[in-house]
Amino acid sequence: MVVASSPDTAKEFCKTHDRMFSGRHLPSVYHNLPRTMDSSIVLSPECGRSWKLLRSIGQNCVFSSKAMETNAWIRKAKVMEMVSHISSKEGEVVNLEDLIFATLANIISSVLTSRDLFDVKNEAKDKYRVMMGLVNEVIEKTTTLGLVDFLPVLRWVDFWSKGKAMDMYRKIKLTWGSIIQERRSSKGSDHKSSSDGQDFLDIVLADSSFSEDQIGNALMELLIGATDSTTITTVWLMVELIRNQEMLSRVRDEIAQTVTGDKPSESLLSQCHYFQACIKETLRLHVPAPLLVPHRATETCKVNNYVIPKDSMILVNAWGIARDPDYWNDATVFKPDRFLDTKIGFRGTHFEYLPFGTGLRMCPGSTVAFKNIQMLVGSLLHYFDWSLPGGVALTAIDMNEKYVTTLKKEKPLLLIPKLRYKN
Ligand code: HEM
Repeated sequence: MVVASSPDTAKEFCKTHDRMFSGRHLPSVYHNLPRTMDSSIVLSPECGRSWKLLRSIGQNCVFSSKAMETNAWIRKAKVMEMVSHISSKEGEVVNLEDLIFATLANIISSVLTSRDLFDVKNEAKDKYRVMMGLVNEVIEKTTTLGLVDFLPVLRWVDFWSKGKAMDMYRKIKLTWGSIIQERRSSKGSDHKSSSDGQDFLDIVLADSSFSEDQIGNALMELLIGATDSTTITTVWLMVELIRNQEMLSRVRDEIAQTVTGDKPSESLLSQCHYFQACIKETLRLHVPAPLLVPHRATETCKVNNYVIPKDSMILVNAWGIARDPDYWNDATVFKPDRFLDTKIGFRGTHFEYLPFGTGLRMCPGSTVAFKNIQMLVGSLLHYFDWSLPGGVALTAIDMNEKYVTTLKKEKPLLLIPKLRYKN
């Protein structure tokens, strides 16, 4: 295993020798999932034909500027559903993390399949928890190594991995199976896609090379990609702002001056530069995937005079790099101003800031994530004041983290909303 812990080494692995290190290192549980190898973007072992095909379908339906423009109304509608639900809970404790997750899940599922996964208005709390549990389980099981990964001879008796893989397979099938079958049987006749064009599901179904299991896997991966890290970042941004009242007022003033009596919208919020700096700073101080997603050397290669054998696992310590005092002043302090006069952004061209990775396997969803976070937090701050249950001071909010491949707030974010505008 090799860990890149400086911007220069990250550049060696992800730019200079990008293709050599563009494989994914996958634990045994993944290999036991039925037919996942050729239906994956995130966990595709190599940048092969099916990875390219799925990434390009994703590009057309989800990630490109054109797709994001087409899907803007979905983001707005789902966020407003969340706002209206929270309005009905004024004065009560709400689990904001659950609601953010459910809203993001509905956004991506509407973009991919023109269907919601949850009924946010009627709050099916248990359903959120079950789905979040599955998301966490898939992330953990497909990225954490077990005994058999160190002792491959055990794979013949590795019933644990096989059992775990089959359990996940059943749950993934349960989530997507009926949606896929329903679309297949309607053959598009009575289905209206979110964009009045073809959605992701239409396109993969039209390509006869994908089986139902493979489509279910691809949908699950995109659901996980689009919900987990974005929920984590949205939660930390809310936490950082509500415990820093000065910064919160500055963001609110900026939004109010831009929105001027109208509802927050993507185009208006994109003019709020301080707010955008707060999002970037959150992604620096709370890198959701601290070691990115493990890469793999596809060939033996020499880096900085060290020989890296084929199939070595490569980790990029994006968390450590983002807190390195050689590159960041007051590296452990939340200081959004540092992003106001800098060109550092999400494209992975500044190796001291890699929350989305860089190179061939870089996250294709960075702009989608940014727009979602902007719309969610912009609306949550514009429409509501927030307090902690039990009259606890906002500055005393719990900041403990929990690491399981991604780094999240340990305890759920429970807050009490108060409407800022009555009508
Ligand atoms: C704050 C939000 C997000 C963060 C921090 C994040 C971060 C990452 C990281 C670190 C990687 C791995 C990069 C590498 O291995 O070098 C990744 C991959 C990926 N992400 Fe994201 N992501 C976010 C949101 C999204 C969204 C919204 C989507 C989809 C709409 C998405 C889809 C993907 C996909 C498909 C990959 C796999 C790329 C590949 O292996 O070719 N992500 N993401």
